[in-house]
Amino acid sequence: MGHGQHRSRSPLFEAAHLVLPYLTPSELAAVAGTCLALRAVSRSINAARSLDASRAMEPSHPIPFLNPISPGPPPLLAVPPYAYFVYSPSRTLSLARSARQPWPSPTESLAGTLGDVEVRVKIVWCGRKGWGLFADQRIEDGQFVCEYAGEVITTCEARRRQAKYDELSSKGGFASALLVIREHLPSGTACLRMNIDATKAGNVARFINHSCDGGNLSAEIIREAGDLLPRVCFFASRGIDKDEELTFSYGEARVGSKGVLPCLCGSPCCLGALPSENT
Ligand SMILES: C[S@@+](CC[C@H](N)C(=O)[O-])C[C@H]1O[C@@H](n2cnc3c(N)ncnc32)[C@H](O)[C@@H]1O
Repeated sequence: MGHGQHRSRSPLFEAAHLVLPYLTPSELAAVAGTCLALRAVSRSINAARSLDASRAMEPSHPIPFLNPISPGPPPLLAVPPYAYFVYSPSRTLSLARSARQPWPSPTESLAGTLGDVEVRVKIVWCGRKGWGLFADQRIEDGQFVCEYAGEVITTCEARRRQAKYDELSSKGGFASALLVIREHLPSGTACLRMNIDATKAGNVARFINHSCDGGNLSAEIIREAGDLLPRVCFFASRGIDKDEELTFSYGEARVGSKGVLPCLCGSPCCLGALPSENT
């Protein structure tokens, strides 16, 4: 029996393969520094994470993390491939049985089903904006791209988390993904607020960056017959070419407000400030 085979059968090696995937990149790096066996396990976990963000949960294709800025195999800690992220694919939803409400702009109705991420996408490192979601194939106008999956939390919890996220973001190196949706009555009165936090659990939608020009995706609120809580789904708002970044508008920027992050969308109408939730 070779040395490698012996090591792969040791209880430490087997336990490490079960436990280490739950660690954050920095925790994994710390463990990797303790011995050669754990270093090998950490390397293989990092490599697997970089090859498929969905951990093989999107059946149609893997969703790779790509870093064109410093290409090559990902070093242990260089850019965190969302090690701690809990991936949750969307459940299939029938559009024929759903009420579809444009948010914020109206589009035509479609028939069909929404579910897994079926268009090929990839997660690309964009430097100061962090990671971004890109098309890895041509996407036609109106085509379903993905649902915004995440933890559905109370408004009280959303306020608590947003305050924590704002503090972490102001120090840099942290990207939150807390989406607040408000449904309004025709009178304009808000009737339902839903908070979806995809910061630590969700799907590829949490990598979609903001663009002040509205981007190339439209977000729609979809409610299946009998469901109280709506779901937020992204559709292409125009034809999108392979390798284009997928973006949408996060909302209205609170220009001049304290703690607002600079916007780097690069569009000609950029307001210079990232919209943030005024909880
Ligand atoms: C939903 S996440 C998007 C994915 C994120 N870039 C990442 O690396 O995880 C939202 C965060 O991305 C960053 N971001 C998104 N759009 C941006 C933009 N136009 N300019 C600068 N930062 C942006 C901000 O840090 C924001 O809080």
